[in-house]
Amino acid sequence: MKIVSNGEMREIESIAINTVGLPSVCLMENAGRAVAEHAAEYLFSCKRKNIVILCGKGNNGGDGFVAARYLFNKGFDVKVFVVSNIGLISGDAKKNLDIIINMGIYVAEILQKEQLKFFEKNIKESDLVIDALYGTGLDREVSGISKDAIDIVNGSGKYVISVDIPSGINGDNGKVEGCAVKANVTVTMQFMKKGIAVYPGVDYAGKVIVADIGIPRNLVDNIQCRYNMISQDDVVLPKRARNTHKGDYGKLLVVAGSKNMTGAAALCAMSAIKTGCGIVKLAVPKAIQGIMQSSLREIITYGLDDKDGAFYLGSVDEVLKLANTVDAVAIGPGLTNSCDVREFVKEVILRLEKPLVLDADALNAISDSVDMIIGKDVILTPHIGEMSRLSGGSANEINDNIYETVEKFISKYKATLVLKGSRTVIGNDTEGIYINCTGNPGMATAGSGDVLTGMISSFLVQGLKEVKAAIYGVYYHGKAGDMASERYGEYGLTATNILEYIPYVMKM
Ligand SMILES: NC(=O)C1=CN([C@@H]2O[C@H](COP(=O)(O)OP(=O)(O)OC[C@H]3O[C@@H](n4cnc5c(N)ncnc54)[C@H](O)[C@@H]3O)[C@@H](O)[C@H]2O)[C@H](O)CC1
Ligand SMILES: [K+]
Repeated sequence: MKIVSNGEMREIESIAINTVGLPSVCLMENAGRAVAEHAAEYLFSCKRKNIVILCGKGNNGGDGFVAARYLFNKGFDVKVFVVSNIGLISGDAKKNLDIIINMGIYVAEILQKEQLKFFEKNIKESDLVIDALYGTGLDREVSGISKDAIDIVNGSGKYVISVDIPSGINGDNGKVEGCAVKANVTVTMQFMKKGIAVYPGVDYAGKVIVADIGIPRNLVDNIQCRYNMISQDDVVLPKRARNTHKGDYGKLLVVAGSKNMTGAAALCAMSAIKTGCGIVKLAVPKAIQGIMQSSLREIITYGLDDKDGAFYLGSVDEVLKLANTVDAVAIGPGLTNSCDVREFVKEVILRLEKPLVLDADALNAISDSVDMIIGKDVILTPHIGEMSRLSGGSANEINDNIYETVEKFISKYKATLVLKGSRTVIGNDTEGIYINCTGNPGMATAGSGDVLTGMISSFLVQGLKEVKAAIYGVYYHGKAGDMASERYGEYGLTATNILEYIPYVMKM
């Protein structure tokens, strides 16, 4: 699903109006009607009828005026409040404002603090609030009367439908500009917006409905977007030919584990095999090979020369030899972060010529010399903490600037980045940005990342290119977590449960 910025949306709208010849007022009509339909559906379901519509002076407010007309015609009790001198409203919004005034629909301005009391009284008596204050035109922090009005809406506990974008959320990056409406539902126009695809925008938007407002289909289909939301259509698994053998589905080498972290290695290797690759070889420190071999029936294990139960420079040659027998190498889960391990990881990366998936301690190992991945075929799968070490920014800075962080990293290092979070973002400089929506808070548990690394690596050796392997891995990992959470709940969910559900979600 395509995701657009404010600027891209304006550009598309302008082509539809100026090149195709669609009157802009028709787009506003469709937008307002879509909002009204969802509002009516909600109100019919709870048999209620009082609606307050909060409008701004731009076209977002115009969509609100159109919605007011449709809802009034359906028999609802509609009150419109405009945070502007209505004499300042122009264009399509003015046309629609004039119509609702002529129809006798209640319209009031909120220009002074004293008028907020009356607004608050009406909000209290309402059954639904429609937020049409600001959309893609938000261009500064929300303050003054607008902020007070938003605070009243948020404090009311009423059901809120936002038009296009919750007012106050920056449509380009999801940040709260001063304050923002907390919606139950956001009806967004024609395309998903960047600002409601990542946090905190996601939280403010609630459930997002993408409404068709009549932008011509060829325009919608042909528009090239750098940002996309991953959907089921993007992760279709090919049907396997009957006459095949394990050699057709790729060979993976997992380099993982240390004396106190055998589970990470096991989870990673097992998730790779359960995701469908033909052969998984697991290289672990010699000290733990016995236990790995006895518990992993489908995996070929190799015990490499170790130091205190972890890898060190002396393990490198054996890794490189094993790497010659596979299609790609996943390295990182459970290695520990000792000086020896860091030296080991760097040496492997320097000398290895195969596609690489770097996770966990392998990411920590290169955090002081990330440049070494330039020119290599690498997928990195950091969580926010690991990303902070890789990029030098604090976790808060990264969370507040997800898109910027990803764009900066991929442009500098030309690698495929999988920035894990409740909205995992996959980025590659030439192929764009993909945002995942599957998954749940129960997956924030130890070992979950090791499973993801196994899955991405498995898709990679089965022949998918880096970005695709990451998209498939992240999507199905989230799906497996969702299915596991239905069975076990979010509190008790473990990485082993995610692993257990991989075959089922891939079968579906
Ligand atoms: N894109 C489409 O195809 C369609 C979009 N529609 C709707 O129109 C809005 C965008 O409308 P626009 O007039 O460009 O902007 P806004 O209504 O969001 O607001 C602009 C208005 O508000 C002022 N302003 C901005 N930020 C602030 C602030 N923090 N405080 C005070 N005032 C602010 C700004 O100066 C302008 O005057 C889009 O979201 C859709 O809902 C069409 O209706 C259908 C086609
Ligand atoms: K809005």
